[in-house]
Amino acid sequence: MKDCFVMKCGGSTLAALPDAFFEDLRILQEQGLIPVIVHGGGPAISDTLGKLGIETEFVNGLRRTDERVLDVVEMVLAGQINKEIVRKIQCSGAKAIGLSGVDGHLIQAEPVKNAHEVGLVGDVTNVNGELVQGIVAMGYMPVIAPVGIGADGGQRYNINADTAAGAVASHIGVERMIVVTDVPGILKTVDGEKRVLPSVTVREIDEMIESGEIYGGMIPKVRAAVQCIQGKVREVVIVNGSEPAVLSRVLREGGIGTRIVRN
Ligand SMILES: Nc1ncnc2c1ncn2[C@@H]1O[C@H](COP(=O)(O)OP(=O)(O)O)[C@@H](O)[C@H]1O
Ligand SMILES: CC(=O)N[C@@H](CCC(=O)OP(=O)(O)O)C(=O)O
Repeated sequence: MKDCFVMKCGGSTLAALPDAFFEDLRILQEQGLIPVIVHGGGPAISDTLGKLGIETEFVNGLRRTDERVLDVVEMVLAGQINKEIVRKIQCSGAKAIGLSGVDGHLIQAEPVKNAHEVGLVGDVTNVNGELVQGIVAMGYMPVIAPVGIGADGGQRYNINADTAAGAVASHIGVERMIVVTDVPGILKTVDGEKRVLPSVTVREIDEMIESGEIYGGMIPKVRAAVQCIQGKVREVVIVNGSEPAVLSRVLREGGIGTRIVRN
């Protein structure tokens, strides 16, 4: 998957992504740089759960998930959000196919270690790389919703989208993962001013989590990044999706967002 990269698109930024972002995806696809997209949608899930009167709660960044919540997670991620992204990509003139991790056993999962606290939340055990390769070979960019499927084929799992994207990147063997979110990178207070760190190492990340400078939704992003750079993935870059031509700039120029590198 030499000419592919994984892009994770967070729910925090999806609605705000300008048309130019999807235009950029089309240009990259035409140039043979194929994005494999894994998306989130946490805010939309919370919104729909709220409308249905179902209470929701997060334990260390993971949504406590029972069958009723899982129905809503699958409906919102694999239905609403996934198809919205596919439509926007197609409107830009590019070709995309939307799937969830359930389709073709794309994301195989098992219960997380703390399932007694969070319920039907999954960790990725395997990714059907052949399916991703097949879709890319047909000229489409895969758009993947992070719902996983158990080994028995019957149980679904809710998977944090950062975790799912990191696992897809590791398993299909891309060199780069780009995490698109609502901040311009990892911010650190220097001389009383918040600045974007151009790059961070695994050690600096551990220190920033320890000190509380990295918190909340940034934690699963950096954890997923740290995990995938232990393998074939060379770097993970965290960027803001509203910046012009952000993907092309990461891939061609660098010098934007925060790069997470091995050391
Ligand atoms: N050091 C940090 N630098 C930047 N953002 C941070 C940091 N620590 C925590 N955050 C928070 O992480 C958020 C991004 O995570 P999240 O809201 O889960 O986004 P997404 O929906 O894109 O996954 C930022 O909006 C910010 O509030
Ligand atoms: C287990 C778990 O917490 N799953 C997430 C899946 C969506 C997600 O991760 O979306 P963002 O990237 O927008 O946060 C959830 O239910 O919200």
